[in-house]
Amino acid sequence: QLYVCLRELRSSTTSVISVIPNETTNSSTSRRIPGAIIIGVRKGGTRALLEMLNLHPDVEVAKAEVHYFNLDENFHKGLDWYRAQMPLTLAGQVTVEKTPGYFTAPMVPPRMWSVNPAVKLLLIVRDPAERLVSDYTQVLHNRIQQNKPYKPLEELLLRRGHINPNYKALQRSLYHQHLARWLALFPRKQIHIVDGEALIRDPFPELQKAEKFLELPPRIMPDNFYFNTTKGFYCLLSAGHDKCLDESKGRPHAPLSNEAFQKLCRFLRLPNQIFFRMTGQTFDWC
Ligand SMILES: Nc1ncnc2c1ncn2[C@@H]1O[C@H](COP(=O)(O)OS(=O)(=O)O)[C@@H](OP(=O)(O)O)[C@H]1O
Repeated sequence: QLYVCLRELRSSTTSVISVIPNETTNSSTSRRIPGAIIIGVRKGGTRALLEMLNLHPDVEVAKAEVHYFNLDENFHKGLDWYRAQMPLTLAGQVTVEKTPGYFTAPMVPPRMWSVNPAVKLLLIVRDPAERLVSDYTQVLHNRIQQNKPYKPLEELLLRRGHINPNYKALQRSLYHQHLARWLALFPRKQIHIVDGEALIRDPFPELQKAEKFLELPPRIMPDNFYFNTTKGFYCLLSAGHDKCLDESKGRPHAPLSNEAFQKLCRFLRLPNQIFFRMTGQTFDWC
């Protein structure tokens, strides 16, 4: 019952609570730095994973992306600012935040380590070729909305018929390069890798694995999920409320010729193999 009250209180009084200077509002609830962070990958399914973890009664999440460790202007506001972005929790609950930009930003692992070397890291990955197209589609959507000019994907991805290794969205798909920086500081067992495609196909088994990694009792159930045929994705059901992710998730992807996509797949073959070796996991990618 206390959990329910806390959730209701949180949604109705966020703005009031956030101006209270002391992070502790009463003897049992506080804002705490995260025990677990979803560090990426961008367009990997980070929002779905966060919302699904939030089904667990012992998990409270920061709804907005916090960007503490990857943006200097936030990092320099200090740890009290970071803590103030977190939800109220009871002792024993785990605070989780997600910022997909953390995974690829070189300054993040050492900063995170210095704040909490025991933090549990969740990395949700997806076929890096599909991820790149999704990444482009998101940028394209933003540029169109802001009336900014844009280039077709093929023009950014290919230079004189070859894959352009400098294309930012491609660099974000070279998972092994980014993971190497995390593994230089954090032990492998402190990073749980979620299969983004498996989460789309059937979320429950992925959530069971995540619960185990977070050392939480199993509370997320198969009937917390139902497949929404209109949306084409699983949506969430909890205490009679149902929730689907917004329309920015699952947009139709921008077009890319089959030839260019196959070039991309060939380019990514070796980076993917290195990633599989580093993680000890394999994925069914192109
Ligand atoms: N249940 C459910 N509902 C809707 N969407 C789902 C779900 N599970 C995973 N996904 C996939 O999440 C992709 C977006 O990933 P992120 O949330 O990490 O994007 S972002 O980086 O925060 O912008 C998004 O990618 P795109 O399909 O390319 O838009 C979805 O495929």
